Amino acid sequence: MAPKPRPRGRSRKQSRRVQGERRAPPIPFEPTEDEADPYGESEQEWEVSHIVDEDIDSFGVEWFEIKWRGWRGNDGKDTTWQDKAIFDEDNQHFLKKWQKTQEADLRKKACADPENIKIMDIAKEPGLFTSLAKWELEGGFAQKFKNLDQYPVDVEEILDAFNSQADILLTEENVQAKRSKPTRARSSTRISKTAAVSQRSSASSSTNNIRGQHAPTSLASSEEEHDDDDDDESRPFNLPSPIGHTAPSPTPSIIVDLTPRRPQTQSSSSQNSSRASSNRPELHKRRTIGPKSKQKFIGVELPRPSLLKAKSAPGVSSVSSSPSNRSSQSALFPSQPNSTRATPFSQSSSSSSSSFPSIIIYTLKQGVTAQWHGVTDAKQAAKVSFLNEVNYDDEPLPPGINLEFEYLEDDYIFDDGIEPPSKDFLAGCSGHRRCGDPSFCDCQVPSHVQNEAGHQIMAYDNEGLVILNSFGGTEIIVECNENCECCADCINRVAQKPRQIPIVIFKTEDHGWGVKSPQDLPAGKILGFFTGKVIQRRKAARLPTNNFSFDLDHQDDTTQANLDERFSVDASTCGNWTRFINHSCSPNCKVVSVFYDTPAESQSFLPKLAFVTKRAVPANTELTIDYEPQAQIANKNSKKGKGKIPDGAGPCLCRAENCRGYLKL
Ligand SMILES: C[S@@+](CC[C@H](N)C(=O)[O-])C[C@H]1O[C@@H](n2cnc3c(N)ncnc32)[C@H](O)[C@@H]1O
Repeated sequence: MAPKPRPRGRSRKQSRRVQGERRAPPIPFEPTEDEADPYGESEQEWEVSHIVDEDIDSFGVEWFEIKWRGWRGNDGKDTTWQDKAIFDEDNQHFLKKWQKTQEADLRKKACADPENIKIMDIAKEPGLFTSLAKWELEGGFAQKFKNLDQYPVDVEEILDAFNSQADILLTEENVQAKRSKPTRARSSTRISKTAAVSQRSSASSSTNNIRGQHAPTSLASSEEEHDDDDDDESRPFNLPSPIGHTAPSPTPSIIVDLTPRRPQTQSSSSQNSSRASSNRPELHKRRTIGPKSKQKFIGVELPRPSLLKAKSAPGVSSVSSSPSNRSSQSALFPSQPNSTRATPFSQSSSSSSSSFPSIIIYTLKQGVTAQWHGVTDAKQAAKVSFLNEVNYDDEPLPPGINLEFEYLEDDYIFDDGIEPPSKDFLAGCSGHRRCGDPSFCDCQVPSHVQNEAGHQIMAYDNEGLVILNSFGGTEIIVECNENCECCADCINRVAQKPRQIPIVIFKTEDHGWGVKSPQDLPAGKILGFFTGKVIQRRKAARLPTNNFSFDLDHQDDTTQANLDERFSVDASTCGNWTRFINHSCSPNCKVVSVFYDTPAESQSFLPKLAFVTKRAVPANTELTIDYEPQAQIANKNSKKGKGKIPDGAGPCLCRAENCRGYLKL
């Protein structure tokens, strides 16, 4: 059996656990020594030749593919994947060299493709930095664990830890600005949490990395350290400022000479958590920004999804092509979030104790995703991400989606000359805390939701799901509003709450980009609102393409009188994921008008358009609506209609049994 390569200058003794370190609990399927080390117990050591590749696992642990001098495994490969701890004092130079090359490579790429790869000064865009950091980690998860809830990992917890660490690397000014904000108490618990994670991590990495046995993640074991965290912890991270409006200049700029910062030592906030701070030298070190710290150029580029797809099957990491400590178990139960990995900027972390990154190089997809996450986070809404498994290289993002496109989670913006309606005219209900009976709610007067017996009922059941087939007449839901006296958890406030369903905008095989959710959805679930710019119907009629516009009523009346009073929403330059919802002749969703911030009875009909599931939708099923619901009844099963594409329509590719054969464009 070939000996397992070990770096020279590092004895096995050194790689074992040191006194005082905490041992991570065993994983359920911990491999035996033999399984974990198929190359035997030989003490022979081999020299590192160079680093071949780099990767980050779903817990943010950095891995390096090492080429060994004079070693070849049984499978003919001459590389193994090792975690970063393999680089001790003697072989740090390999890492440094690798980082330098990577950095230069990224710069070259950015210069060659300025449209898609940007360089920016993260000191000026801390929000983007934090979002990118988060996104990268989540991206890792998404790639490896397609169905997150099937796996014993707590994404929020990891993200929390990660957020804290990203925080640490903000510039002094930003850290100060953040401290002066009321989120301070929260950030202190986050930092203490990070400390706990870091500590576990460092204990385990020094124990395990050379031996080839991953210790378990065992996030559950961290409860002991986290039990003082408040409920707030599970909420999305509050960015310093949403970044939706701060798109960097399209021309890449590199800022070389930033002023050195004064020493930035352990924050008072982390001192608040004495338990965690008593034994975390690692964290102290990272929080120290030296007076003469040199700004570093740091780059990050994620492996392309297509690459990851080839490498990893859901739930099982196959990133390692070589015998190493990267067993499939370690992918499901990887080792702890790595304390040495303070940021996604892997190139910096080995020597980042006295510096922090100031420049980030990112792809357009990273930038846009970060921007959108900045907005969804600020709205406490679930994530929206992009996935192209069809032709990623040609189309990493949908056409028209770039840093100039403004993501609007649930708001409209209003075209010049259109006044948002005043909330003063909203009728509110009073005299009760919870709304259950519409006859007591003044706000329900315009609602037509009724039961089979024709009695008016509230639109939602106790689970917050729309009671389907209950609309007598126009499909509108009137929710309680800010003038109502009922409480915030009144059952008649559903659509107005932050979106709970994570969304993936994905490239379909043959009808452009579409939308799906990684979660199973029940029937009657409100998914989110169509957003964009409210324009007059008259203007909408003149749009070059109405692909991305939606009329704010269910009428196709285009008479002159009507045009001035009616509005449409144009999502061509601003909007959200709903603009990608495709048509199906047998749709699983429909659109319902919801009123809660504008009067339902005003002249100007300005509801929010909510997408609602019509039936239970399994995870990862494309979400669709009928672009022309009226036609459904007229053309039902009409074989005659099939094959004929009316003027102004295009061929429908929905593949539904009852497909009409065309869709109105
Ligand atoms: C609102 S957009 C939906 C997102 C669009 N697929 C994209 O990639 O941007 C509407 C356009 O999507 C395409 N589309 C939607 N549903 C379709 C279907 N069932 N068959 C063919 N094309 C469809 C048509 O080009 C239509 O004009």
